[in-house]
Amino acid sequence: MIQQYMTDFESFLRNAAVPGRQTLVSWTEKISGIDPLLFFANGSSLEGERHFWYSQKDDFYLVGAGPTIMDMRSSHEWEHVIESAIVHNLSAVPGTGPVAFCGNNFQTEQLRQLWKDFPSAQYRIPAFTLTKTKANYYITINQLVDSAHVNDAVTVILEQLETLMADRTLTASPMQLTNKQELEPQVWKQLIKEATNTIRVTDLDKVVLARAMKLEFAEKLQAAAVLRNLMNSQQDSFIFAVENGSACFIGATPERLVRVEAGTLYTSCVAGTAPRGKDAVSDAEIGKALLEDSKNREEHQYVVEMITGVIRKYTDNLQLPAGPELMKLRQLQHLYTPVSADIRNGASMQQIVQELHPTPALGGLPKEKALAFIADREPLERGWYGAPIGWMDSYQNGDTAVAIRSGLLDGKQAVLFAGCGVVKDSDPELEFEETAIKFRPMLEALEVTE
Ligand SMILES: C=C(O[C@H]1C=CC=C(C(=O)O)[C@@H]1O)C(=O)O
Repeated sequence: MIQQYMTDFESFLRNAAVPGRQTLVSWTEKISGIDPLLFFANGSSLEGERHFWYSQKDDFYLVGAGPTIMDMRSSHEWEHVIESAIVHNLSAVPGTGPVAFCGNNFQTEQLRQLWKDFPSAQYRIPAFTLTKTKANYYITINQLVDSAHVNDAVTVILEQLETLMADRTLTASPMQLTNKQELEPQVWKQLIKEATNTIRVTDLDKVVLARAMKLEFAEKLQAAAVLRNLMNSQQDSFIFAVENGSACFIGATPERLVRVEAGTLYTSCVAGTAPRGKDAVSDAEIGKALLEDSKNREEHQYVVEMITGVIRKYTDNLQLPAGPELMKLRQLQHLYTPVSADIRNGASMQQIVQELHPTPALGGLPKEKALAFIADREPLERGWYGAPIGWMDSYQNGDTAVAIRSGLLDGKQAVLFAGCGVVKDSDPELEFEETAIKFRPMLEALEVTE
């Protein structure tokens, strides 16, 4: 299906290439369908790292594969690259044309063992992206070429595309857990107690504390199989994967941080948690109790105030509901307040993301005090867990979620992360239980049954 466009692509490349200088060229074409997960899985045969983003509610997929064309460390670099890029994209649909997949560290960490392959900020343009929006599919080819190498480039690109678009049945062998390692529960509960004590006697109001779980499996883990399981079980979440080196950070998060499309911003305040009920009646009762619970409402309100405080700087028409509603996920329900606004010209998604992160749903309040408490006391390397992850295109559209309900896969090992907001009345036993439930989406995706 791709071959038919190659003559056009070659002449575009020939016109765009500048002698002696490597310019980013980007070419997008509408194509007939390919399963985005298959495209991702096929990407494992190519050089380069893969990216996956899926939002079921928007019926939107974005998959990146193939050699890395640009690996940038700041959004300024991206803006600079985009200014001089030569782009052929008749569709201009959000998520097509050159797209940077973005991710970063939760906060600056000294120790980086687990996360050694993940830079503290990344804006990456891969050679190929597949965009699926509703029933439409687009392929984007990104290249850095100079005019001396156009012929070679076209031959290689064609081969790579054939690999990515190859039709086959995806198979995966069952995942088999061989070992599970967690921090001693008492140690973590003690930490929660320490946090509530600190909140009572200092001006710290809220801190989000996480714990990690390390799992070993009999065979090397396949990111595509984990993604498939997440897509089947976590329909209301944003499903993401990013590879760096031999590791893949993967998850299904319910928490959108910022989406911008055609100048409108959407964000969500998600904080305050309860389990799902065993049947419809108990589920509704638990939901009602969550909506009325003062500890959870306090936890939630901190997030609403902080997020709306930031967004108001960028808009004159913030849309904020009177109170939270329930967000029902497979294993959990959350207090949820959706927020939207038309943003004034000139503000970029990245600028707003950087100002919002970390919201009190992942850091705490006051921000600096909470971050210091986390850095000092939390027994894990957060790395990219809890930080913004997403993508942006060159038309000022983009989407970013908070990377929770996630894990870092590397070979036969997976390290999972789960945290919870702690306020003055938090009960260590209940918070421990809450994090145990927050591990479940990833445990289920890794086919861990106990
Ligand atoms: C930190 C996590 O969840 C946050 C997001 C939603 C609800 C939360 C809560 O109720 O504690 C947390 O703030 C996590 O899942 O690892």
